[in-house]
Amino acid sequence: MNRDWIATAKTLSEALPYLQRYAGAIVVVKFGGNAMGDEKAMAEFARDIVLMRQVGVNPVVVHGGGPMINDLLKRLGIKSEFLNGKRITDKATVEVVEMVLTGLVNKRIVQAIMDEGGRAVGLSGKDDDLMVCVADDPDLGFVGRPVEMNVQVLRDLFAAGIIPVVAPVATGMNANETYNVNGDTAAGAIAAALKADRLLLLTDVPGVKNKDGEVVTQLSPEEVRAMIADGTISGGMIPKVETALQAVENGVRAAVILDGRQPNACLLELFTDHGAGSIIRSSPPRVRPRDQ
Ligand SMILES: Nc1ncnc2c1ncn2[C@@H]1O[C@H](COP(=O)(O)OP(=O)(O)O)[C@@H](O)[C@H]1O
Ligand SMILES: CC(=O)N[C@@H](CCC(=O)OP(=O)(O)O)C(=O)O
Repeated sequence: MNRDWIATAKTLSEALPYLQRYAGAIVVVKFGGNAMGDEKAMAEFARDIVLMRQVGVNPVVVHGGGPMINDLLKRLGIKSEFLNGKRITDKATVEVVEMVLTGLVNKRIVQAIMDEGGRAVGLSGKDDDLMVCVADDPDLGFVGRPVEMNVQVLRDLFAAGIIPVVAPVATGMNANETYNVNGDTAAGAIAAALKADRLLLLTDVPGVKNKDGEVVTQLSPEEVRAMIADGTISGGMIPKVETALQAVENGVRAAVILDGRQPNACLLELFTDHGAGSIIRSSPPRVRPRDQ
């Protein structure tokens, strides 16, 4: 018999304990704009999500879209700057952010999931008051920090076999306000509110790198804090690791930062001994297999 088929059957067989462990689990996946890549990468990502759902996992996709927002802002002649990985967001910018995230990126992901045979519904933090925010920092303008989460709508979608795809835009305490929420922050808040089993933060690097540029596969909160303090972790990685820390300190079993450009990144992390990227959990690190 063709050796590839034998390898495929072996891989499926080895996945059994992981499939059993994750049946019924909630996995929040943050799909960053830099991880999205081309149509092929998008289709592969969607296929992984549909497979997760097929084997009884309840996935929630929370997406970013920073590069797509940058493109439209540039075409409109609106300058944009970041402070500690978050976009300084004025009134004009927040309109563009909402348009790009809810109108373009969200629907592209929903379509990709449906193309792979899954059922997906797109929503933003505004829908059913999923995520209510206050201003994060006066220097950032309309950037929101989630303070109230209403995740029942996500549970209703799980029960119906539908994959929720969430754009990180939210209302404020005053319903007329719109806030731009960093995608990582939104994913963390949703994962914590759902007490998710896993938060997967997909990005464009293989994981969190140390001073020598090597990926660290397991990190404790203390190690992460030290790496932020000494500048080893910078830019967009700051909100990512802070999100991971907050999530594990608020009831999420573990958060993983991994390379979304790697084929089948989510499946590799969830359903194999190998794992992927950097895993952050509050309890002391264990030896692999990593999913105990
Ligand atoms: N210690 C670190 N390890 C890995 N990446 C880091 C580190 N410090 C800063 N970064 C940067 O963080 C980036 C990921 O954040 P970001 O660009 O916001 O991703 P995304 O768009 O996927 O959310 C990486 O591309 C890398 O340039
Ligand atoms: C406040 C803030 O920074 N919001 C982000 C929202 C999109 C995002 O998070 O996109 P990525 O995941 O692709 O970086 C922004 O405006 O770019």
